[in-house]
Amino acid sequence: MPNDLLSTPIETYDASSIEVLEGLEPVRKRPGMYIGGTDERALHHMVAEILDNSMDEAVAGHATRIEVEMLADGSVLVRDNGRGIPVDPHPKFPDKSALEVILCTLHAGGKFSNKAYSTSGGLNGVGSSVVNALSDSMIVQVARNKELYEQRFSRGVPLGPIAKLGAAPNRRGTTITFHPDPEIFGALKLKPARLFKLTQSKAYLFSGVEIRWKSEINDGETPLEATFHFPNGLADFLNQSLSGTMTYAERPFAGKVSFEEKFGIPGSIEWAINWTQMRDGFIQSYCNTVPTAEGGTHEAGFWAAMLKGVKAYGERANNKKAALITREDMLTGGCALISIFIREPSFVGQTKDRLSTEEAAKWVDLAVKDHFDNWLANDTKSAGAILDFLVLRAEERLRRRQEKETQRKTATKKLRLPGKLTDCSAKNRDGTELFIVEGDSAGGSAKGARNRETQALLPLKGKILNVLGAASNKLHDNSEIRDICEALGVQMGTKFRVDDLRYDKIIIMTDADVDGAHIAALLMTFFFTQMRPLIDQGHLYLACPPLYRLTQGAKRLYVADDVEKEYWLAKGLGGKGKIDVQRFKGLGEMDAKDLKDTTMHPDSRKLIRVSIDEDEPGETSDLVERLMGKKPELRFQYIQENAQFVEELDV
Ligand SMILES: Nc1ncnc2c1ncn2[C@@H]1O[C@H](COP(=O)(O)OP(=O)(O)OP(=O)(O)O)[C@@H](O)[C@H]1O
Repeated sequence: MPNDLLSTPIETYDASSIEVLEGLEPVRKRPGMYIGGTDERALHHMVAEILDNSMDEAVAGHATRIEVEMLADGSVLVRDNGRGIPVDPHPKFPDKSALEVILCTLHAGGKFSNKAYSTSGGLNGVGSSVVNALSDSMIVQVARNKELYEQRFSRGVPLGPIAKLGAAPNRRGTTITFHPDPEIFGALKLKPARLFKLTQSKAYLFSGVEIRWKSEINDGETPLEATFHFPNGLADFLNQSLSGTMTYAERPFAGKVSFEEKFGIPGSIEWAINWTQMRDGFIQSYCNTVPTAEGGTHEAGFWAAMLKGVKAYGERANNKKAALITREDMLTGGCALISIFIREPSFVGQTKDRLSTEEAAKWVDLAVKDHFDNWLANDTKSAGAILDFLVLRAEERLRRRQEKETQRKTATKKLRLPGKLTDCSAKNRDGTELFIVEGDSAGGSAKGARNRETQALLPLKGKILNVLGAASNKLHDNSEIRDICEALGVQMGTKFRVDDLRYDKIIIMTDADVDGAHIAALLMTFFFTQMRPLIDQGHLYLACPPLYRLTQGAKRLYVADDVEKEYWLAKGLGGKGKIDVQRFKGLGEMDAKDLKDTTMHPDSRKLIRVSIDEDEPGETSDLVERLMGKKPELRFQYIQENAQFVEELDV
């Protein structure tokens, strides 16, 4: 299409070239914009969207029971005993029921104003219509006003009007059964284990609901039936997550504060935290029962309260070293769950991964702080143990930093560094970055583009060894791999220590083409198999170089892919004259300024952090196989889809 457009004479580029996508068509054309991709995560997110609506009914006090069933044909059924989606004719579209409007129109919903829901996970009026658009079959039944109604849809289009099925004097609520469309999701199938976990976590998040789980598919590990109801909410959840782990506090620091009572506004915060030395810390946060995987303001408020509490306690206990504790120390070994309910939350993106409501930080901080102070004062045994543990962490961190500084100052000369490494000058690891660059020519532009103080470069020649299946002596003999290890200051396998790393971020920067994707995949597999903690602790990133530069008169724009290019070609850049399109065949073709502006400078670049989906430990080996399989296209597609293994950062 973009090439067609370029070769089309200007006179045929008229109004007829401008497409307006109607109804739910845009969702089917670009599902990624609405559910973050067409991968496994997106597929399961479909169920979350529907379940969240039932949860919203429960949290609003209208439903007490939800049923989730995985059916043999790969469909999912979600039933609640809430008010039922309204079925009367919609005032704006009198020939359609409200139900049809909700399911077939983007931005139709009852959660924009606060009339029908106080705090809800839903807010955009998009979720159920998107699921409808991406399902080849969706059946919605509503029991309301003692009648049972039904309407069926396929790919977002009603198969007929809403029909009355008969009397339902003792029932109320909504039942949605949908089957994800293979045209969108290919051969991917919903997994009972993942849905089981999702369903269970919802019950932990709202103690006022009972959730029943059923599966007609036996995967050999997931229960076929279960009932979830957790009166102690998050404390139960945390105890379950940490069962068998030695913790510093006998019972977690857990609680719940109603914002209504404390500040006179709707909402609440619930939390549970404990500390352990036996595993890395984690924080899992939720807003209106929707998981916020990238955290946000509620997490910031929580850690602020924790930090102030511990420091104040340390001061009272005359422990001067408590002043050294930072948020980083709180995070190592601190295992926390927090769940906030607020009205009209704002998120970054439809998948709601990061909460951005600013006031949430203050509300959570104020709500948790007093409770934490009291808890520390009342349970002095746990408080003392936690304080000692955190002080130890702080001391360890400072010692490591000091060692690192002296190491960088004195030992860089002694360290054997690869000849082709262009090192940075910073004395200290914090904030430094190593770009592993494809090809020497790219290394040339990158030299001019980098910040000499913080950004180092290691150009790689061609492809590194495929480490899957390679014998370990082969690994040690491979010069590219040796260079990487020496530049990073680390060893492979069991001898790898994150603390030895000479840089904070390791950024893989390859061309935006299939070869580049292959090299990136080889490198990721290498790090995954030989230096796994480097990924787990968030040090590995992918750079995102643009594919095109568009110039129109004085206006210039870099775009990532064909779709974006097409969009801007049709829209224009706002400059004068024809739009000139330059496709970068490789990083080496970009001049230093372009590379700096688009890919390397922290203020204007986009980086993708490589991470492993904790929910899917079983799939990681599949993933490595997939990355390293026979077809490079697959890897390329995988890296492009990246959402399932990696997440976006500093856009
Ligand atoms: N199970 C249900 N019970 C009652 N009403 C429902 C149910 N599911 C959906 N609705 C109604 O349909 C509306 C649209 O739902 P939809 O999932 O499309 O968007 P949303 O939940 O408002 O927002 P978001 O796009 O953020 O999910 C909701 O606002 C609610 O009024």
